[in-house]
Amino acid sequence: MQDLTLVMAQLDPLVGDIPGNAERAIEAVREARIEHGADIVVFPELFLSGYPPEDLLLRPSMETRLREARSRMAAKMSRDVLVIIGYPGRREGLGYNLAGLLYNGEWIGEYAKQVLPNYQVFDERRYFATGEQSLVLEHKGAKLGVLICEDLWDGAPVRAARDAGADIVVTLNASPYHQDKPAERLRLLEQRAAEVSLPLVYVNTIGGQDELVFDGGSACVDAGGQVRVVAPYWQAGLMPVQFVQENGAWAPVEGEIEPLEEPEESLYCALVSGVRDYVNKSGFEGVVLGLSGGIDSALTLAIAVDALGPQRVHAVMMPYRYTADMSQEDAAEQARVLGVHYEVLPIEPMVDAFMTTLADTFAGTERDTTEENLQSRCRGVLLMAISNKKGLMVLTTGNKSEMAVGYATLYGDMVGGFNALKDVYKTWVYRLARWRNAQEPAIPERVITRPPSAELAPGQQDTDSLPDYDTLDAILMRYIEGDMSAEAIIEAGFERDDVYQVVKLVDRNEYKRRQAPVGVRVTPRGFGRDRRYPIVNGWQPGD
Ligand SMILES: Nc1ncnc2c1ncn2[C@@H]1O[C@H](COP(=O)(O)OP(=O)(O)OC[C@H]2O[C@@H]([n+]3cccc(C(=O)O)c3)[C@H](O)[C@@H]2O)[C@@H](O)[C@H]1O
Ligand SMILES: Nc1ncnc2c1ncn2[C@@H]1O[C@H](COP(=O)(O)OP(=O)(O)OP(=O)(O)O)[C@@H](O)[C@H]1O
Ligand SMILES: NC(=O)CC[C@H](N)C(=O)O
Repeated sequence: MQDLTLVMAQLDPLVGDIPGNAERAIEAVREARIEHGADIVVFPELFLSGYPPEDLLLRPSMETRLREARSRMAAKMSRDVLVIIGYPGRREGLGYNLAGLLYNGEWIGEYAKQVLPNYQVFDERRYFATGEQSLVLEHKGAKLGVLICEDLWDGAPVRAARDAGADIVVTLNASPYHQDKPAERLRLLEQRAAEVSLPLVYVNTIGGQDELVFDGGSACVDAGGQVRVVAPYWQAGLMPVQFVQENGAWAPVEGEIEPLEEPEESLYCALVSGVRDYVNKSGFEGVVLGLSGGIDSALTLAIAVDALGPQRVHAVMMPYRYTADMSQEDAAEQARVLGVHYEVLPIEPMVDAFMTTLADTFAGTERDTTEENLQSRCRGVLLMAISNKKGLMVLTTGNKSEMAVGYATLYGDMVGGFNALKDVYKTWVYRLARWRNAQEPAIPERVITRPPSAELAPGQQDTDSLPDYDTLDAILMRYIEGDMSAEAIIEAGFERDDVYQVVKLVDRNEYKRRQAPVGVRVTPRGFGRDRRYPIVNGWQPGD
């Protein structure tokens, strides 16, 4: 009986760091050889450039850098291991998304991705031409059919690899996370493997890259569609898969199978991973945020601490005359429980100074949101000053429900570099806060149970001007993720006035979202590359 050890290198490349990624790959192959006795090591899609490299692909030296990195790999990689790794490349003036095969110091094969995704956040047709051919290569008696990510989702290239004689289908992936995606992916793998009656190896990227976050969960499914190995989610590492040849067919031996996470755990880990990688890969010492005693900043603080450790997180309470005692007590208590650096900076003198300067300009006008926004902007100025002086990045705290309806102040609570909750609906903010507290207390209970308020005016509550969050989120999910019309949402059972108020607010506030910090994308329709609406437009909502 013959056997074969394939190692799935579920690793986190740094986009653009081509020499560094090549070193990571060389080191991983060495480790896979020593620790697991690897015959084959498979890396994710576009590992050498990182995914997505975007317009770096247009830089003139991209090709040279990749060539140098691949030469170095050929010279340095363990010679008796077959390495399959993703990188971009040019052929006759066209760009391709490639998988290269390196063995015994030589590049012995190259496959070009046949199906290029161009929906949601994907924009691969901007850079790549489509490959036209399957690649099946024999190694130690096993014929490996090599595919890249969307090839698998499409299906046709999988069947073509089988028809070309593959015994095992190996796919290199950069498949970003959104809620429910891990389960969706496993179902797809089971279905595809069963369709072609071949075992399938799926190696995914891990870690955060701008708005994207990759969850890992690399896996192997047998020819009957049974899951045999699943690597951990949210953890970089090498995962071996043992294959044995029986009656002429190759079958994976059952190994470690990481169970699917609960929805809250999965989402929370995505946010932690997104914040950690954005801050660390950008080289910041830590983060600072305004801690209001409300639930959004409380959850953001817990995520920041879990991502970076309490020593790298600074929280600032900036009370004004409408800030309740309860808010100050809860903010101080949370900072104490989590062990973060905490300070109190009252904004009353700043707001008063602005109002004094503007007194003549505003003479005879009524109080309105102008005065509320000034409070928010004073806080933003303080946070940015702390950021500049201490090299800490400001985390903003607005959730998806607020970003959708423009319930945030430009150059006020919207100042900052990154937003953990940007794609998390308010109802999920509550679910996550409860889930996090159930693991280990992090957020004072009262922060979760009190009615949400911006505390920008006396006695103010969010529901004064918006439908309750259950209703608001239900309408938003239908409008944003579901692409439903206002009339269709009303037919689904919502109040006409609520629906039109919400839909109009969403449409009207595109200008704000375009100025908002980037944040972790965790739904199939985040407010980033996923949803591109014109700012100036005359569209009337309706059917
Ligand atoms: N189409 C467009 N393109 C470009 N710019 C446009 C624009 N329309 C308005 N603007 C500009 O934007 C300004 C209005 O925006 P902005 O100054 O932000 O102010 P605005 O949206 O009028 O007010 C902020 C809202 O957010 C709420 N808020 C604030 C802070 C925290 C929270 C919370 O609970 O989290 C809620 C607050 O209660 C209020 O409803 C206009 O004065 C104008 O300068
Ligand atoms: N008194 C405050 N001290 C420090 N930061 C504040 C204060 N008030 C508001 N902020 C900052 O501005 C953000 C928006 O706050 P606001 O209270 O207006 O809205 P919110 O969406 O209810 O947020 P939260 O649930 O965190 O209170 C907060 O998350 C916080 O970062
Ligand atoms: N990189 C890709 O081809 C990704 C596309 C694929 N449908 C996914 O999200 O997993």
